[in-house]
Amino acid sequence: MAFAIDTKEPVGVATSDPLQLPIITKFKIALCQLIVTPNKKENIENAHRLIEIAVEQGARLVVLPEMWNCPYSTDYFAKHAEDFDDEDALWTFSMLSEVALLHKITIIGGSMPEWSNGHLYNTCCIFGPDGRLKAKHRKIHLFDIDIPGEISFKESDTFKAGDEPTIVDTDLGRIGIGICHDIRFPELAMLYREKGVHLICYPGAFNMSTGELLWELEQRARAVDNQLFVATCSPARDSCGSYTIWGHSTLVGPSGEIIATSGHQEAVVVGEVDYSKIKLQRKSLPLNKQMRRDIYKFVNKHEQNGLEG
Ligand SMILES: NC(=O)CCC(=O)C(=O)O
Repeated sequence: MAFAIDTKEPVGVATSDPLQLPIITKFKIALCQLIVTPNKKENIENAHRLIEIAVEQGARLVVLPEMWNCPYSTDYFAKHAEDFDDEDALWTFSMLSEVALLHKITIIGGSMPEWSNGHLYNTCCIFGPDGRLKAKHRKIHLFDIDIPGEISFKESDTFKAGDEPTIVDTDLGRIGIGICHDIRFPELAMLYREKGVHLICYPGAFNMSTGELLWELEQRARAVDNQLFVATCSPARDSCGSYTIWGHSTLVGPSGEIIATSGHQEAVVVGEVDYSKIKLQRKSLPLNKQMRRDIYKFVNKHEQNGLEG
């Protein structure tokens, strides 16, 4: 099967007032909180199984975790990576494409290690209901942390950072993508809101040191500040690796409310996205109009380059 990227630029880009809604404004989203093992084939089969469960539960949009075809560990990233130009080695990629087409669903494919031109990226692939790759997001903010006696992890030893925000127009709305640590940078979410995004999906793999205090806080903050939906999807907690995953995949609505969430075990979390809630929230509390752009101006690379619509 040949794969093609839908190169269509995110349209228009309107500021989000007045909010433009897609034709489908209400649908079920599933967050597949997968158990991950060192066995890539097993991980792919397991992800396939949970996507099927999500479909049975009526989900039209399915989100997978950060790094689900291999453990979140620098020992595995290169071994489990796929080069999207090498059609014979696209196990992960092909399964996502085929299952999206089979069930006519949109899949935010979590993330996987991607080889490209001698570099390794932490990459999220987004597939449309026609099975085609609509976009890919390479993690922009790599996760380097050193808390002595608690956690030390350096993604930048292995990965190269991506340089682009990713906005995908789908029949289920305009979706912005971030991967895990990307959630800590409110500027990315603000940029997405400015570009009319309805839902930000963050596949993630927070850890035990930062997860309890910050994982939910970051999600709710991005949602409430920008008055849009935020969906996160984590792997299930493992107990054997050196990096222990926090879990708790969650769907948050535009007033910061938690719509659906999970604990730390394997689960398919299903929740309803209803974009009329964004309209309502922005009407009751018009932050975009109240914003004092005369006092502070949000400048981003796209504006600087004159690309702003
Ligand atoms: N995989 C990651 O990016 C983890 C981010 C994280 O745990 C944080 O505290 O930030």
